[in-house]
Amino acid sequence: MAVAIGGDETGAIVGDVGHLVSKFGFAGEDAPKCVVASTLGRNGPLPEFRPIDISDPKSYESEYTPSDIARPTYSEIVLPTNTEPATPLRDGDFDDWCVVEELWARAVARMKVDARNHPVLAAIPSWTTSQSQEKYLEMIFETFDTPAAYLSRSAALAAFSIGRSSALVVDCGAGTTSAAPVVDGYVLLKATRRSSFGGNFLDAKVLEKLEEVVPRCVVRERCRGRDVDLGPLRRYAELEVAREVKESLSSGPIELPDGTTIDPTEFQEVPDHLFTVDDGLPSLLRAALERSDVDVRKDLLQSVVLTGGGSLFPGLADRLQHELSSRLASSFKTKILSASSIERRFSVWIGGSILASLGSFQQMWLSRAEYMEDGPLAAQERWN
Ligand SMILES: Nc1ncnc2c1ncn2[C@@H]1O[C@H](COP(=O)(O)OP(=O)(O)OP(=O)(O)O)[C@@H](O)[C@H]1O
Repeated sequence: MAVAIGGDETGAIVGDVGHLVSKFGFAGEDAPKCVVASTLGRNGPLPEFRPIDISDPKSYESEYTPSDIARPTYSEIVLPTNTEPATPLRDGDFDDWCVVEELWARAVARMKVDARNHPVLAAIPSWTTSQSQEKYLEMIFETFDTPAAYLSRSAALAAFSIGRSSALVVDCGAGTTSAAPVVDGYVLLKATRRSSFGGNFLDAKVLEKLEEVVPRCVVRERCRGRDVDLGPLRRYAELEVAREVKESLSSGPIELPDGTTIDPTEFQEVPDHLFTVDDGLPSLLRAALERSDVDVRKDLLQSVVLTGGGSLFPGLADRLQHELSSRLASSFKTKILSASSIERRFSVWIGGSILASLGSFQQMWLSRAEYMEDGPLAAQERWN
């Protein structure tokens, strides 16, 4: 049954809940309206993580005694509590539905919309289980009471974002790295490969390196002049610092409050870990290609879509190109299609925005009435 909803007029909401960053906005727009951290506090709000503005010495001088400044402190936890970080996904699939629901609720509130009037297109990890899909639909219809919904595999959306319906999508996210062949808009599930080595894994590697080059403490466990026990938040805070450093590497040297300078070249080998671990990018790519039909391999290699925030790590795209052309596909020409850095961070969302605003897509929505009548399994049969 075709459903006359969606498109630009009714403003479908598009959401992509990721391990680290969640993106929400209106279909037809170029970029998400609401980009939020996916990590929430389990027993209360997470402490405010307040990076020091290194360009303004006053922002830290007032809080630190000279001896404190002598101990390099890149960031400070302001209000420690007994809370724990909670994330919506773990190891590539949805894990904590309370967090997923809370992120959607906050997004809908921030976008100032009544979800009951807007169809929802949600991106799902390409390999997500049918139980997760069922749960997602249940949440969309039963908690948010939307008129229609559609779940779309993220690799297909990333390909659409760059105008392709067939591509080999290499996604370097926070929680996962994956290689997914997409042919005519469908993700080849049997050929899709992923590993849990993503941006979060690189944060841990940056932290190790940071502790070598800045041998004293990176995160100081202090609150309002007193030493405090950060408990489980300590690791979280350290990795946040490492992530900040990692995301600043492309902008040149980073200066710490005590004047210590971090040289980005010290970190240039960090992305190599994504290539050298077992289940690293070369083996994901090889397995994805081997499991794809011989007829489509050449086309896939000519449309390699590199996406995900992790792909912004300086040097990663070049290393991927080298790996593809010298080792994996020496007899075929390869072409990496990578968008601008902003688009790469949001490709899955952008693909969803494009798809949900196409006139030809409007008949694909699962209406609330259909969901109530046929249940979530019927939807999966239709979409998969
Ligand atoms: N400039 C940058 N340099 C290096 N890494 C970056 C940069 N900007 C963002 N990242 C990393 O990209 C990752 C987030 O990317 P993305 O938003 O695609 O992931 P996600 O959707 O949260 O995760 P997943 O796709 O695994 O669910 C984080 O690890 C983040 O640190």
